[in-house]
Amino acid sequence: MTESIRFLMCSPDHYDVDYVINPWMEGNIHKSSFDKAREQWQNLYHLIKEHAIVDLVNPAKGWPDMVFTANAGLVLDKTVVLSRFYHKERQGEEPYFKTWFEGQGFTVHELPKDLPFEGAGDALFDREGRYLWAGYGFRSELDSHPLIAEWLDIEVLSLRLMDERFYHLDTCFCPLKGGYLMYYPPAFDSYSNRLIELRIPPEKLIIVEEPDAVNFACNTVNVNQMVIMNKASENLKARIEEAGFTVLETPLTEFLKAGGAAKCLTLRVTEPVIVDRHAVVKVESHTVLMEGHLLDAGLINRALDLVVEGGGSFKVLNFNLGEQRQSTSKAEIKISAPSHEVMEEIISQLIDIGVVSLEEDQRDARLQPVEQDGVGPDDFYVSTIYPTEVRVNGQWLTVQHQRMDGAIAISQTPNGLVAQCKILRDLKVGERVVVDVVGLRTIRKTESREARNAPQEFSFMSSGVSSERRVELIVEQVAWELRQIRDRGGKVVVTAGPVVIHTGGAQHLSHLIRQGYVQALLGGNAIAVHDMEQSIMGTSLGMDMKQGIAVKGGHRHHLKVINSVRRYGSIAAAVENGLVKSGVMYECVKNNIPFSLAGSIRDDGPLPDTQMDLIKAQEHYAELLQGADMILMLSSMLHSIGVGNMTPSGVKMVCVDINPAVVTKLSDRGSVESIGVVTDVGLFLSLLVNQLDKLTSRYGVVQVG
Ligand SMILES: NC(=O)c1ccc[n+]([C@@H]2O[C@H](COP(=O)([O-])OP(=O)(O)OC[C@H]3O[C@@H](n4cnc5c(N)ncnc54)[C@H](O)[C@@H]3O)[C@@H](O)[C@H]2O)c1
Ligand SMILES: NC(=[NH2+])NCCC[C@H](N)C(=O)O
Repeated sequence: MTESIRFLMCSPDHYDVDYVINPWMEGNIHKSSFDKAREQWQNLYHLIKEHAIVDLVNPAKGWPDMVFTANAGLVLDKTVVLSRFYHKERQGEEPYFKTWFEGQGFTVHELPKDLPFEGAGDALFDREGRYLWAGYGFRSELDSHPLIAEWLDIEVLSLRLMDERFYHLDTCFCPLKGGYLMYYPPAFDSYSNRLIELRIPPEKLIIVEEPDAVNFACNTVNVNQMVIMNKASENLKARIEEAGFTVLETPLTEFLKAGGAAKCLTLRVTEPVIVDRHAVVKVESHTVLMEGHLLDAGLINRALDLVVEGGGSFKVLNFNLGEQRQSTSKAEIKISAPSHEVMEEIISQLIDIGVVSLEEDQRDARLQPVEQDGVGPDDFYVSTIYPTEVRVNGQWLTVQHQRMDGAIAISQTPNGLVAQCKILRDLKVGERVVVDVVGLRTIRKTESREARNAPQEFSFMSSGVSSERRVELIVEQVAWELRQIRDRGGKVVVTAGPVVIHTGGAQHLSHLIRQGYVQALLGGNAIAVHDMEQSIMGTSLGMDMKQGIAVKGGHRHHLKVINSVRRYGSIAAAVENGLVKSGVMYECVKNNIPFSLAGSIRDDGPLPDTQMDLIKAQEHYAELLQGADMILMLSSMLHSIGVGNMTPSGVKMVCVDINPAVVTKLSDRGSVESIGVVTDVGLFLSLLVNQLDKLTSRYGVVQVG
């Protein structure tokens, strides 16, 4: 027995599974056998007593989980941080443990009432005493970590738990003597796994597989070279033994029913103390402000979800609820994250939904010089579609040419400082680029309850019969807006793929161009090729478009068309010379509608107009998109997503595709202006043209052709 090592245990006199506060307890209420539990506990007690001193705290009636003394608190030297239980089912244990610690002469620290922390169940010392691993995500709050670091004067490394079966750190993580670590990696998020790998060399990592993890193999008591656990596979035992430990198994099945095993049933009260240690904590906190229809528009939920899903935690400091439907609410929220890196990621997402820093915390943006043309600093802030402002020299500058996936470049001009969104390749030495997330804010329209509740995605397939009517409804809305835009001299840009032609949509798109509803067309080689194939040869992809049957040798038609157009030198020349007499490209040429065809690796030919220099093609697209009021995206994943990336919020995008994933990708930019329609594009265009004609003709439907 090692005199200097002491554990605290609590006899299972009142132990039972009385309630469900973790997944192991589900279905196990009153299913553990009292006698068997007592016997298993006694075996563990005697086993530990052979190697260390065991102190006992008196069990209290009505607190069945008190047997899990790991959750009494966290002890280092003569100081203890008392647990603040997350669930009310265990909160009554706190005073009993407090009395015991005080009775033993410990200095007891108590966390604020609403800051849960479940003691050594969620905090494990490196066995050499160098630092403390602390878990958060289920039972303990991240905000408890800075206090623990301060009280125990130790470095705290925060780990986020992701799998509710492993709700306490000690269920999936076990530091062992000699710097070894036995753990189950999938229980943690990727940031935490990286942190673990940075601290522990690979040869000291004992990775536990799921079958052992669910037998609570990580819930091990380590006394010098001895490890005591419920059960381990032969393979795991061999690996632990190879690291120089002796494995002692002692069945604890009755306690597994409550979600605990060997380590949970003990609290080590003599942890290794090293003199030269100091409080270090990477947890960062930042208070932000939100204003708008926070409840009606669901903004507050979205913000808090972003924080938690991003690996942080929050505390709502103030909430001012708007009283009337039209009045806005205001909230002040303290965000915490385990590191600056995680905080940056969370804040950049919060900025996108319009969250700002408190007035008194507002600082200038951090800028770094461009050192090489076309290359930004490592940590550059990636722009979004939302109108953004950046604070430089105490002044908020509006960012020009807003688009997503760019960098914000600040340059000095004769008219003062200018901020603009630039794609990386356009950055120039002499400019400074925004890094980090301070000194940035986005200007979001106050999203109303009505706008949020309006359906953003319509589908023929996903929501049964009624959805057909919903597509009609969205077509009515799009038609109405197209007419408004045309009548006020606005701009509609269409991106289209060849499916428009294959599905019989060419005549409808042609009609829209003729009627002045389209001001620019963006696409690739294929839409033009197949459109002209239909015009010249009556087929699309070799299919007779009137009879719907394959034409013999038809699969070569499009190559012949390409060849003929190449002979003329351009699509315009092919139209002017009478080779192409109808169709989408014909209407563009005849109505002076600019078009841009961007090349791709799939292209046959290509047509003389297809721009195979992709940088030039992107520039031409951007030029034609300037000033657009609406973009109609018709069945081209490649070109629609390309266009989506170049477009700032405020431009209405209507994306039509048969694949819901494409529609979701485009309508899921958090922009209320985007609408996705999951349907056949030929059908959509025919409905649209009919609706437009209804709107423009007093006497009903006009013939389309
Ligand atoms: N012969 C050629 O030169 C040739 C042929 C084909 C494609 N390409 C080129 O390849 C690139 C990618 O082509 P893309 O844009 O057609 O392909 P894409 O895969 O990017 O997009 C096609 C989209 O159409 C959707 N779709 C399919 N059937 C539909 C229907 N009935 N109704 C609505 N949506 C439907 C798909 O879900 C898909 O999202 C383009 O640059 C194109 O010009 C060239
Ligand atoms: N340190 C531990 N993992 N303790 C296990 C505690 C089990 C207890 N039923 C709970 O859910 O709180």
